[in-house]
Amino acid sequence: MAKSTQDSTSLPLQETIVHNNKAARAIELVILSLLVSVVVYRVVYFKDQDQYLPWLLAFLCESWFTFNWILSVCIKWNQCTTKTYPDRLLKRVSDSEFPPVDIFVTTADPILEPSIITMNTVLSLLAVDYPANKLALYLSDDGCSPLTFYSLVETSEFAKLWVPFCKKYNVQVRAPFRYFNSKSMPLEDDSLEFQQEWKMMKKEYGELYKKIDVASRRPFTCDRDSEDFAVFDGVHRSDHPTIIKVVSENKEGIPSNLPHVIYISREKRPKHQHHYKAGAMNVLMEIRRSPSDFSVAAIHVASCSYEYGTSWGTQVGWQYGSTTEDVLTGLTIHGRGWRSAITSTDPLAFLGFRSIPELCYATLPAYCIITGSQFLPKVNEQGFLIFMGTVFEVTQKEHRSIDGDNDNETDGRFTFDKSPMIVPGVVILLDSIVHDLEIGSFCFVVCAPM
Ligand SMILES: O=c1ccn([C@@H]2O[C@H](COP(=O)(O)OP(=O)(O)O[C@H]3O[C@H](CO)[C@@H](O)[C@H](O)[C@H]3O)[C@@H](O)[C@H]2O)c(=O)[nH]1
Repeated sequence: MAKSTQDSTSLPLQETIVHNNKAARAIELVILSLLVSVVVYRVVYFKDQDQYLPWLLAFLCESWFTFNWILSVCIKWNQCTTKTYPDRLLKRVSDSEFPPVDIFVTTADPILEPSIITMNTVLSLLAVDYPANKLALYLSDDGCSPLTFYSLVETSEFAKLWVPFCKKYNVQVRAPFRYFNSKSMPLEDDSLEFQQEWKMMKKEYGELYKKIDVASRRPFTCDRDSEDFAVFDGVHRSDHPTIIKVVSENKEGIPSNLPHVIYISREKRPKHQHHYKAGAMNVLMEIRRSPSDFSVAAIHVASCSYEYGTSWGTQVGWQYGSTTEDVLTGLTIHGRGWRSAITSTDPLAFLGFRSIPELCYATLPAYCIITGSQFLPKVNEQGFLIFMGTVFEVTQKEHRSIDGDNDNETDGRFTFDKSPMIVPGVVILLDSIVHDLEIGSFCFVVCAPM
């Protein structure tokens, strides 16, 4: 007994597994040296050109590709995954020692981000394996939509059944739309009790789905008799006061009940910057630190003028001034010395924007045909070998479908999709091949829409 106690306290809670990626590193360095050679070639032969424009454009595009490749190599250089052991943690600490955790969910438009998907996110988070009295879920609605609020109210009713069900049967896939797909039918040897509860839960989820679906199909009419919905009457999504509603409260602090569920739509006025998701996240971060008189303090924090003259968005919280605020915030955090623990994500993370230089590069052969100029070396010229080994790709990444039926092996790969946007790219490609065959040089330029 004593041995097992000692074991459970001395074993690590996490392990970092470093991957041996020497072969991949070697390939990446070879590609990098080819790209550098291309850029050097451009500089060396610049003065020999009759027309400078295509050469200059090619130089700029290729410099950009090289820079991108350097970033990509840096990101992938040290690859590791972190394996965690939550079961060991549970042997060391009691429920009462778990820290409070606040969960933020953002949404800005119930049409572009369908409410049922947002609500599945909410449900999966409410059912996480964590003491419910230590959890609070905040839904930030930048669309100030009564439909989102209505969906949240209905969802927290359904959650009263869904969360205990997940905990009782240790359900790992906690978003109902994924759980109730055809693959997860109860097995014959599952207990009768489980089979009955499963069917009941599926029926209840079907009803929730129908309610949200019906409400999304018509303009939402605010019920003037209901105090909860009356506040949405006449609001405009970019001009409205703060709306905060406590949808569900675990007043007794019972670990098996539902966590707190809070709806927030921060004040928006046309003359005030709201900083999109970064602004929403900063309001959420401030609100959760509000003193006990929640609603009054929270309404003050969520007002337009609250952060004027403060360090929010510059020194503190999510960084303002970028359309990819999470990237900027992540870089700022890294700049202060923090390091990410998990480097390989599943599916693979999106690594950056590069479409404009690639499309420009793909258009260069056509431009050269029209103007009778040249930007690639001929077969008998020295630079030809460099271009033979360089492959450019401009394609969309495969991603998993909503029901998870995709073959995992294709995740993250670059493939052609069904979009008609592929047509200009393919025309440019064919044009390039014909042109290059004619003049005796050849370069693989594979292009498709981002
Ligand atoms: O005023 C806003 C605008 C957006 N959002 C939310 O922010 C998220 C991202 O939306 P958007 O800014 O439209 O960017 P997307 O192109 O949809 O998302 C990609 O780009 C974002 C910015 O880098 C990342 O946060 C996302 O993870 C990434 O998928 C969504 O949850 C929105 O609901 C808000 O809360 N308020």
